[in-house]
Amino acid sequence: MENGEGSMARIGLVAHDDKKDELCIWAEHHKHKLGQHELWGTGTTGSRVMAATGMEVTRLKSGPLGGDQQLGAMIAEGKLDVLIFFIDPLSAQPHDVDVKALTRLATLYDVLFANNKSTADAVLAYL
Ligand SMILES: O=C(CO)COP(=O)(O)O
Repeated sequence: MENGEGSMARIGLVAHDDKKDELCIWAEHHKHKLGQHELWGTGTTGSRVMAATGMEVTRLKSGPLGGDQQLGAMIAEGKLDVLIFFIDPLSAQPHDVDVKALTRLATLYDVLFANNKSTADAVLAYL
């Protein structure tokens, strides 16, 4: 996406279980900036971020139940500008194929894609 200098971005928020606390702390820290954008999330991540920050997040299905694929479909349809996905590199995921599909589409469609906190900081600073 182009750096719109104030234009609203559609941001997907996702975190694996051991990374959800980290994402909630990050989202709370960046609440002012994040709140200027349209937020989407997989089911559990979305609930956690809403509870932690009070911001509205449109929730899709839980990741293992298809939420990652829903975000991937949004990317393929040009409906998501940014993916913030705190991936847990130390745990096996039962839906690893879905995770791969989502990260593959984020790469293919050249969306802004952060999979850790430092990159998420940089992406948000760019918006
Ligand atoms: O599993 C996920 C990403 O792969 C996230 O899904 P939840 O937010 O529903 O836990």
